[in-house]
Amino acid sequence: MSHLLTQEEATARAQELRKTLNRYAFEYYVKDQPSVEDYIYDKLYTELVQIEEQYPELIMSDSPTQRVGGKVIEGFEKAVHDIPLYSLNDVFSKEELIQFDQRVQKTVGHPVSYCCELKIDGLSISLRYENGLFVRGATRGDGSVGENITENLKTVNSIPLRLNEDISVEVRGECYMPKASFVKLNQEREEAGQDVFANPRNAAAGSLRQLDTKVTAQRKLDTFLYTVADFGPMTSKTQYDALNELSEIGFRTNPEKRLCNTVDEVWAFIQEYHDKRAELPYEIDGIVIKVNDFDIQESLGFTVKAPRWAAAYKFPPEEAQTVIEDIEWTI
Ligand SMILES: NC(=O)c1cc2c(=O)c3cc(F)ccc3oc2nc1N
Repeated sequence: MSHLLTQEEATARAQELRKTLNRYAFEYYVKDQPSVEDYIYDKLYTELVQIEEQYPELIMSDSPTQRVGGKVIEGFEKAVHDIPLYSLNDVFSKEELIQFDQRVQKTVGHPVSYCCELKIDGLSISLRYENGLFVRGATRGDGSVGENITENLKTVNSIPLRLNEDISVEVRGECYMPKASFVKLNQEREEAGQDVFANPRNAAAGSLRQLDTKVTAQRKLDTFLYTVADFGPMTSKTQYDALNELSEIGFRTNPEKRLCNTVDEVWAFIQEYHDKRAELPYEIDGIVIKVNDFDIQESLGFTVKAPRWAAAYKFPPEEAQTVIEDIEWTI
């Protein structure tokens, strides 16, 4: 038990603990490269809980103790998207992909490079930060108005409560449930006689729509961020660089991205990840192809519902992955 601290000592120690614990959590949940053993984290976390119990006024919004949830809210407030969230135009064949590339080249007047990304099968989310602090998280909704699910998103460990820089930005990405968490959750629900979720996407959606944030906190959700809506001081001029910049300021981004200079290279990426799909620890339903250069994206613009500078190549529905426990045959 830490000796009783004076208000001044407690203030300084709490700030130091928040900074250290948030760094450890960033390494563990965002970089997947923990630098300390769990028991070190737990010891410091317990010390912070004790200080916050002694001095509740020291509980800050970026304190890791705020991630455990426990708020039960009546319902979700509306969240207006100043910058709309669009949907993607789907393509289902190499021919349609080539037509997309031809339309782009015809409009732009020359060949363009594409940033290709895995299409994570989760829920679109929009995250707003002011002076580095996470202030609002929302679902896509109809693209203009979503639901404010900030309290639930605070329980998702890979969403930073405070960025590595005190900047104001708005970013978008996918919140998803890893395959392993999905299987475990359904086993628990089956044992409890509850309905099981049909797929990880439904499980993630159900988990984010919980009015009891403690339930969300137990669902082991994760994120990949992929779009900068309000750039603030971010400087990237291409999608590929923006993904790296998102990672630098503290977000989890998907490493399986590729800069492709021709539609044949795009097709190779699509085939590669169609074959790798089953071994990924999360579900994908296709590949997102984006004109890499932001100035060219701007010249292409949007239709009513979707950007002209992107396409989603959709994989055929995955053959039902029957998970057959490898049966030990005792001889
Ligand atoms: N599910 C995804 O993994 C994913 C989804 C989108 C979008 O929905 C999306 C929608 C836009 F209007 C523009 C870019 C986008 O980029 C995206 N990039 C991704 N990687």
